[in-house]
Amino acid sequence: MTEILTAAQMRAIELAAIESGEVTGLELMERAGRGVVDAIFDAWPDFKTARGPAPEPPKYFWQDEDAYKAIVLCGPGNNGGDGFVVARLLRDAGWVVEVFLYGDAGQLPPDAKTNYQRWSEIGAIRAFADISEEILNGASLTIDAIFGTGLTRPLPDEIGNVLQFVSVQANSRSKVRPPIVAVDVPSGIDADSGRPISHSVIENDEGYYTPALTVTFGAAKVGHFLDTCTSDYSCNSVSDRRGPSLVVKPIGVEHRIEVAAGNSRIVDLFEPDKARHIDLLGRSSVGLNLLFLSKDRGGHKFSHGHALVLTGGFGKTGAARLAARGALRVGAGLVTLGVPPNAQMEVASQIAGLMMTRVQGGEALAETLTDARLNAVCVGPGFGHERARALVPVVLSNKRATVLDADALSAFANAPEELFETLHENCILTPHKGEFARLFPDLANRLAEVPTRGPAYSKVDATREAAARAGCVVLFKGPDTVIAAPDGKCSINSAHYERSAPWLATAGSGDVLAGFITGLLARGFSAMDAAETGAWLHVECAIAFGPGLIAEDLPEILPKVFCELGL
Ligand SMILES: NC(=O)C1=CN([C@@H]2O[C@H](COP(=O)(O)OP(=O)(O)OC[C@H]3O[C@@H](n4cnc5c(N)ncnc54)[C@H](O)[C@@H]3O)[C@@H](O)[C@H]2O)[C@@H](O)CC1
Ligand SMILES: [K+]
Repeated sequence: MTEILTAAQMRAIELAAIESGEVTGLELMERAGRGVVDAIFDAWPDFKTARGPAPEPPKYFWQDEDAYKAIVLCGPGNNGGDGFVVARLLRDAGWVVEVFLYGDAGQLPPDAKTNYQRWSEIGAIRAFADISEEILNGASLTIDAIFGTGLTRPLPDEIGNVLQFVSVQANSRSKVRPPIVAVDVPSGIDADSGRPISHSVIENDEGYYTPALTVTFGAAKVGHFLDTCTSDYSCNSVSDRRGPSLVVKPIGVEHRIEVAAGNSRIVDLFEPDKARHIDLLGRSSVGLNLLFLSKDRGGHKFSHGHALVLTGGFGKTGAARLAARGALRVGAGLVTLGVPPNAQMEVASQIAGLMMTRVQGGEALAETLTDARLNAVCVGPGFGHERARALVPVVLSNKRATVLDADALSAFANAPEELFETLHENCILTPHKGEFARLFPDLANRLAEVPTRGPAYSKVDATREAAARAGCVVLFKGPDTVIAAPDGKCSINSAHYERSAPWLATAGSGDVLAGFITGLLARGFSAMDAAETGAWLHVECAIAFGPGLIAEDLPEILPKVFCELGL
C-alpha cells in the first residue's frame, strides 16, 4: 500500500521541510518543475530530441515544424511558479515556449515571483485573453499550471473558458490537438475529493477534461483517485490503450511521508490524534495481507473455513452461484449454498465443487447456523427484498463474519437504522452508488451537491461516515472503490491509470467481489483485510484477463493471479 495525502498534509510536509532548513521553497519548486519535464520526456521519449525529426505518430505534431512548441498556462500561486520553471527548462531543452499568466504578476507569492522574473528575462508573458486557435496550432503540449493544491474557490470564467478551449481541442476526436500535462492536479479539481469546484464551464458533453499526463510531487493526492479526476475520457493520452497517466515525482520530502517502516506515517507526524491516513491499494500488493493467502501444507479443508452463501429463489440463483464460486477460488475450504426448496433443482444442476443445503425461512437458517464450522456468510446477491428482510436479522444475530451485498442492503432502504442496530464489527457492507444512497441518503445527497469550496466533501468522507454509522466496514464500490472501518481506517482500491480495468463494469462482477471477500473471511481474514484484499484481487483478475471479461471469468483467472503473486 502507498500512503496518499490531502492537500493540507502535503502543505504541512513542505512547510516542515522548509522550516527545518533542509531545503528552500525555491528549491522545491525547481525540483517540481524538473520532475514535470522529466516525466514529459519519459512519457514521450521523442520529445527529448528537441530538433529532431517529427515523431511517428503522434498525429498532433505538425511535420513542418523543426522545434517542439509548448503552451504554458500559469496561475496566480505556486502552481503557476512550477509552470515558469517548466517553461524555462523546456526552453533550455530547445523548445519554443509560449507563456500565459492569469492575474497580476505583482501578487505572485515570492518563489513563484522569482521564477516569473527568471522567465521574463528570456521570454514573453501574455494574458489568457490572447490564447487563440492560431497559437495552439503547431503546439506539441499544453502545460496546465493554473491551480494545484491551493484551489479553494470556483474557477473564474476567464480561466474556465481557456481550459475549455484547450481541453475541448485536446479531447476532441475530430481535431487532434496538443495533449495537456497537468502540474500536480488538473486545474479546477479539488485535490482532496477529485471533484470540480462549483459549476464548471470546462464540463462538456464528454465530462471534465482529462489530462494525458498528471505529474504530482512527493506523494499522490487523495483526489487523484476519486470522482472526476479518474474520468477515463482522453484522446491524446500517453498510451491510448491505457488512458491517462499519473506520475509521482520525488522532490526530496519523501522521508517525511514515510520516515521509516511502521508507525511513522504522516498521520503520526501531523494528526497524531486521528487515525486519518489513507492508503492506496495500487499496483503493488505490498502491505496487503497476501502472505495468508498461501495455504498451509498440513491443512485440510476445514482449516480454511466454511462459507455459506445464501441464494434467492427459482430463477434468481445465478448471482449467489457466482459469489460462491468466488469464495471457493479465493481459498475457502468449503462453500455451501443455502437454497430455498423451489430453487434446489436449478442450483443442483449447475454447481460443481460446491455443497448445497436447504434454507427456506428463518428457522431453517438458524438451524443451519448451529453448525459452528460455518464461519462466514454472504447474503444479498439475487436474494429478493422479502427474503432479505426475513433472513438478514437471523444471519446477523448469529454473529458470523458476514458480507451484506445487493438486496441485503436495498431491503432496508425504508429503515436503515434497523439494519445498523444489528450489524456487528465482523460485517462488511458492499454497496454500489445506488445502494449507498438507499442506506445513507443524507451522505449521498451531500456527495451529490455541487461543491462551492475546497476541500470538498469526498467519497472518502462519505464512506468513513457511513462506516462509523453502521459500526462495520463499508466498501463503497465504483471504479474508485473506497473502503473504510468505523475507526476511520481507510483505503482506496484504485482501478485507474496503470490499473485501469474498464471491463470490470459487467453484470455479476459485484457478486464475485462479495464472494471473494466472503471466502477471505472464511479463511480468517479480519473484515478490513478481507475487504481490501478481495477488492484488490478483483481488479487484478480483471487486468489479468483483459478485454472481453465477463463475471464468470473472474474466479477462473484467480489462480493465474495467485501464481504471479508467488503463492
Ligand atoms: N508549497 C511548496 O513549497 C511547493 C508547492 N508546489 C506547487 O504549489 C502548488 C500549491 O501552491 P499554492 O498553495 O500557491 O496554490 P495554487 O497555486 O494551487 O493556487 C493558490 C492561489 O490561487 C488562488 N485561488 C485559489 N482558488 C482560486 C480560484 N478559484 N480563482 C482564483 N484564484 C484562486 C489563491 O488565492 C492563491 O493565490 C502545488 O500544487 C504545487 O504545484 C511545488 O512547487 C512544490 C513546492
Ligand atoms: K494544475
